[in-house]
Amino acid sequence: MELTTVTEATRIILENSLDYGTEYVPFTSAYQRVLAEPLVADRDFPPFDRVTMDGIAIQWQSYLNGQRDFRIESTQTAGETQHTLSDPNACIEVMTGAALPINTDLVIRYEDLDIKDGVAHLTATVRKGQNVHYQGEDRRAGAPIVQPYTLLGPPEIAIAAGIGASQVAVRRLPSVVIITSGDELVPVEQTPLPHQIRSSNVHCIASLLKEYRLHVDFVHIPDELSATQRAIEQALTQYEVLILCGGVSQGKKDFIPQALQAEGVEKYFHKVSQQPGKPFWFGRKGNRVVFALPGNPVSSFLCARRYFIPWLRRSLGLRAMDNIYAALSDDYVYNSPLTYFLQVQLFQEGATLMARPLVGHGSGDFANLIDNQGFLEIPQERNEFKKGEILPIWQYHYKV
Ligand SMILES: Nc1nc2c(c(=O)[nH]1)N[C@H]1C(S)=C(S)[C@@H](COP(=O)(O)OP(=O)(O)OC[C@H]3O[C@@H](n4cnc5c(N)ncnc54)[C@H](O)[C@@H]3O)O[C@H]1N2
Ligand code: MOO
Ligand SMILES: [Mg+2]
Repeated sequence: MELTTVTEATRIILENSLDYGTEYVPFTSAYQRVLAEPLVADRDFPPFDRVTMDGIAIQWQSYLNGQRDFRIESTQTAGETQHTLSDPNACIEVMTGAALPINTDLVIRYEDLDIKDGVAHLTATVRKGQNVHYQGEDRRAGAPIVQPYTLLGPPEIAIAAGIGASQVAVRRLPSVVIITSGDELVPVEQTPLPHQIRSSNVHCIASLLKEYRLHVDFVHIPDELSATQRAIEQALTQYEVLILCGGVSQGKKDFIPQALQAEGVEKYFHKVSQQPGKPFWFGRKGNRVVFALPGNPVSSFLCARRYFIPWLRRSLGLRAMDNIYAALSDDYVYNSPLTYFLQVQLFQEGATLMARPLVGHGSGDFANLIDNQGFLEIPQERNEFKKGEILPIWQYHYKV
């Protein structure tokens, strides 16, 4: 059977991204969601001329006139209504965060003053307008500060808070179910018999999706065709996206492709010229999108990272490709006409991100993922790669 290339599979999947609309959420729940409407400054940023140092506020003109001793008229702290300087040669004590008093235009730090008997004596030179954060100099009222299709991180959440956007318009996330299949699988809470294993893949994938705040439901089906069909039929009515895991290869009980097609899901491709993840199946029924991932843990994780995340990002209006690039730390040979997703350790050499191959025991070895931070995409067109060659990385926990 003709294999679909990684490039072609990527194109087909991204073409089938879907718009799930907009919803409002409290800004405290908006972290890592994608903004749908701009966050607009409700007032100037900052909203008043803000004192930036503890000290005194004076008039620049009095300094130009040679005034060096300033009688203290009053003290203005942050949160107080604005004071007014009545004697142009005097001063008002001011605290960081206070509004600059009327009739003053600069602030002198306590460190540059000697204060005695209610008079502040200047001990340093000053600059016009110093130590004031002027109203509107960051952003003007009405300015869109955060644009739509931004992934909301800590600074964006601060802006939402700063403008009083208690509810934020974000891109709605699709409803997703992860369906596992396999008679050898038992739930995490259960002690497996010698021939059984705990279902782990799906929790790996579910955790990956949490980065986008995507919540998933879990369903497990036995390796039986009619039960598989019934589960798929029901999932198609209940969920917008189906992620299946396992049962897509050549085994006697690999019923997933057959069951999907029997339930009217159109196959867009089955089998990609890549390793791991070769038996990956992708299709669609109306507005339901189906990712049927190979069951081996490394394969399902790689396919989720390499195909599902870009699809999700594109559906949410983000740039689909979020991969980074790294340079091979050693020569590498891969003698197969497939694209290889090589597990690599990432490290920094000077300013360059380096990828060191670390080969485990194949796509069933999910313990090996612990020592790696990503998959280096080795293109299928060539077999020999030189040290220093720069290639795409599908990173999963590159943290320093
Ligand atoms: N004759 C051939 N056999 C296989 C081929 C092939 O081309 N010809 N492809 C191999 C490749 S590559 C992969 S990958 C696997 C894919 O298999 P399936 O998608 O059919 O998955 P299963 O058979 O159901 O399971 C494979 C393996 O993964 C384990 N698994 C499944 N689900 C989970 C889970 N939720 N948590 C943990 N582990 C899971 C399962 O126990 C199996 O060990 O097929 C090769 N065979
Ligand atoms: O290619 Mo399968 O996806 O590893 O073992
Ligand atoms: Mg199988």
